[in-house]
Amino acid sequence: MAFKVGLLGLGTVGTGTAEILANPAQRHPLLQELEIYRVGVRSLEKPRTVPLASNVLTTDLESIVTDPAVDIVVEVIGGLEPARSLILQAIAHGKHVVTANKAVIARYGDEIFTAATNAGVYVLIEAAVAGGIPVIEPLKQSLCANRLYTVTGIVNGTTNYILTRMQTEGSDFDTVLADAQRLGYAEADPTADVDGFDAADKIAILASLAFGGRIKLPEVHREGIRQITAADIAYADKLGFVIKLLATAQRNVEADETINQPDRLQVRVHPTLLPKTHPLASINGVYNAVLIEGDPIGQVMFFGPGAGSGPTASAVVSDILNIAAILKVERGAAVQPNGQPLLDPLLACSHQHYCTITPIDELVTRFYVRVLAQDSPGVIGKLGTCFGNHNVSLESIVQIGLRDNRAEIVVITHHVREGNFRQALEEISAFEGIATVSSVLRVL
Ligand SMILES: NC(=O)C1=CN([C@@H]2O[C@H](COP(=O)(O)OP(=O)(O)OC[C@H]3O[C@@H](n4cnc5c(N)ncnc54)[C@H](OP(=O)(O)O)[C@@H]3O)[C@@H](O)[C@H]2O)C=CC1
Ligand SMILES: N[C@@H](CC=O)C(=O)O
Ligand code: NA
Repeated sequence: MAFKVGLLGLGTVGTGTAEILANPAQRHPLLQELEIYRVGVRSLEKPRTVPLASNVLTTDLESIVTDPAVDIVVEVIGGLEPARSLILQAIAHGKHVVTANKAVIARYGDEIFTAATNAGVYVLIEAAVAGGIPVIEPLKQSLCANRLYTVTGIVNGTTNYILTRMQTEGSDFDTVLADAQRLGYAEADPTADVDGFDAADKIAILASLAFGGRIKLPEVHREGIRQITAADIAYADKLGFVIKLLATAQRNVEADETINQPDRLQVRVHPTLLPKTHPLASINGVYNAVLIEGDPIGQVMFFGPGAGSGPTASAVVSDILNIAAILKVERGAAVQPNGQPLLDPLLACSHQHYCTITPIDELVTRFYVRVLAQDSPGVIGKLGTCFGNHNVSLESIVQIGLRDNRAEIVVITHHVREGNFRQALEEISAFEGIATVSSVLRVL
């Protein structure tokens, strides 16, 4: 039983998505039941890096969202229109939808989710916030037992890249922005990123999920990073802070005191001085992270790539699989061959085979070894030779001092096979001049 995917867009994210769908080996087995049925693009002439049958590509995107054969529509064309209309049309035709489009969801989420609820279809949006980092699903599922207080994120990679370079190089905003544009990290028109619009869209979506209500985007306070100078960053650094563009959604504390009152929230995006010890302070470059605080979980942080073809496609495809899993249960008349109910393949743990685990001897790693030896000429040479005989290459070998009248020697190996290392160590332990092998630790 194949589930037919209608992909709208074959750019950065669409191509990453098609690549995963076309290469299901060693991923979740349910992927083998997905078929790229149609792909909608603007130009049929553009060269494509994913091999697709000639009848799959079309410029008629409406024909995809209205095609009765399509089960799941994936919208990765971006922009507001025609993306919004195509999503609504897909819903009206009973399709489930996956989208990476935070701009559309932050502005038209109310209209889209109301239509989806009425039509009994899902609209999943994991890729729309923090790209490949799972944050939407944890908010909806894994953390749903918690009363959440705060969601704080570095959710825009472009501005984090610019601020990180300003911090490490002492350069000013304009210089780093121009360089980021030259390197392709920032768009030619950087407004959405540097003025905080993209982060505002994302925090509006996160706030809505964390606090269970819709958010009016114009009510999100928004400041960007254009006004940040090298001097601000240097002063902040001296005082023990880094400057980050933070997106924050916070439950108002007074409202918490009377738990039955409707929540009052603060939802805002602005540059913020963060103590260097704060968990978000070390998130640098294009990376994103989202810190969620709640009761009883305390703090939990999600970190990773917030954009890029593969990472964003990872989120898109996981949403597609979530929908396919539900469809599989529904369509399988909900019974297994043994007559028992068919379970959601992503929630159930139905593997039947045992995996082959390799013995620790086959591990390839670095080692740290500390030995106590007679302080006599040639000991270090003997150690080195023995390791060499077993194909254990050394990164360093030093005598660090004397302990109990013995020479204390520390060895760090290169990456070596554990079995070889252990054989060498066994021989070394038996050497006449070796008193003790005091410690052996693996080095990452
Ligand atoms: N890039 C990233 O890292 C991330 C992107 N996103 C979101 O994912 C979405 C897609 O982004 P991205 O892949 O970068 O965008 P791209 O510009 O790389 O790709 C857009 C694709 O959509 C097609 N397209 C655009 N407009 C139309 C139209 N009117 N009719 C038909 N086809 C159209 C283009 O066709 P053609 O190829 O013929 O030009 C292209 O294949 C956006 O909403 C973005 O915000 C989210 C997280 C990260
Ligand atoms: N422009 C965004 C990428 C997509 O969400 C960013 O810089 O983080
Ligand atoms: Na995500």
